[in-house]
Amino acid sequence: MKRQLILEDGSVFVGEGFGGSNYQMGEIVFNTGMSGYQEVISDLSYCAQIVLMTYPMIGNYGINRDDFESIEPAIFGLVVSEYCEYPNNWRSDESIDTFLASNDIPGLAGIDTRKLTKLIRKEGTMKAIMADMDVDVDATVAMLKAAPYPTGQVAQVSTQKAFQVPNRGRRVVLIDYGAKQGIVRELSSRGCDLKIMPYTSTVQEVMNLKPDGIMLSNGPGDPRELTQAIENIRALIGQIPIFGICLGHQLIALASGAKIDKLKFGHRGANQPVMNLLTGKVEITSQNHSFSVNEESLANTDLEVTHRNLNDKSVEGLACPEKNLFSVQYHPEAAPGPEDANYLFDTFMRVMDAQGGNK
Ligand SMILES: NC(=O)CC[C@H](N)C(=O)O
Repeated sequence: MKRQLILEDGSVFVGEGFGGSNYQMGEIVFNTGMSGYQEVISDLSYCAQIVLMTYPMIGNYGINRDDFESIEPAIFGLVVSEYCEYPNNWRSDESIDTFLASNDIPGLAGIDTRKLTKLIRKEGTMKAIMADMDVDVDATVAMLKAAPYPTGQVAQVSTQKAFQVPNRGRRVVLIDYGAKQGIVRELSSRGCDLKIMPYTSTVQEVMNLKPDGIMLSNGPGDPRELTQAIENIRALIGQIPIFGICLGHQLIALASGAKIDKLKFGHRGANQPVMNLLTGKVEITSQNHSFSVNEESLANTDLEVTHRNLNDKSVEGLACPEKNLFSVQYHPEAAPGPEDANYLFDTFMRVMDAQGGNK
């Protein structure tokens, strides 16, 4: 069955449809990972985005039980050059086609993904929607142009109720803006007793749990929308050790008085080089973000830059050691790529322990 992808600038890409058919307008973005498509599909930070995979074949090792980053994927669509109908791997349970179909997420295959990537690199990310072949393209382009970017994604993906992942170690509150399972896995494997809380949790609700540390998760959308969360974080900074990842990092920056800008087409993939400015070491990192910290605006804050992206020199890490506060823009928990950045979870343990954390 033929299907098309229509972009805000009037471009149309016709290919073969697979997966589901719940067409929703989203931001078209590209990811350069050679593997890790299951983690991408199920990463809640992609809520309201249609993801183009630049690697030419996707789905060859199927979908398995172990690699999900969330229970219910929130991605609005997947665009690939070729998808593999018959995956071959001992862990594979099903194909991406059947997985996307059972979650009603539309897929599009057989388009020139390199051409589309170049277009996004040139024009920046834009609004897009998949559609059946009989849809009125001009009317769809007009609709895309007129529509605002999706908002309110964190409210859609954050847990409604607090819940526990018990353990015997340090007590950590994980504020869930759309947290990846990888963060839960890394904290649990270090013995942390986790309380996973909705993004609407108040300062009092967090403090009542007497946590040793607070983890601010990744999450979808524009961090500047989350005004109440930013205020809460401002009140928590300095009281308890805080570690932020991706959206959590951006919220720490906003709570500290810095500004956030939107990148032209973001960083998404598993091979982004980042320099740790404290050690001079380079880490190969997994990334998925559209927004980034405005470096000049850090002059008004007590945050120092600890990590920098070596491709575009953007800010990748921040810290205020006196306040036991640190954060990174990339994903130290990520499983699809190298694990160079995993040490940051050990740093978090050390910071909590130095404050007398409950080991
Ligand atoms: N993975 C994330 O947490 C992404 C953060 C934010 N939504 C961005 O796109 O920049």
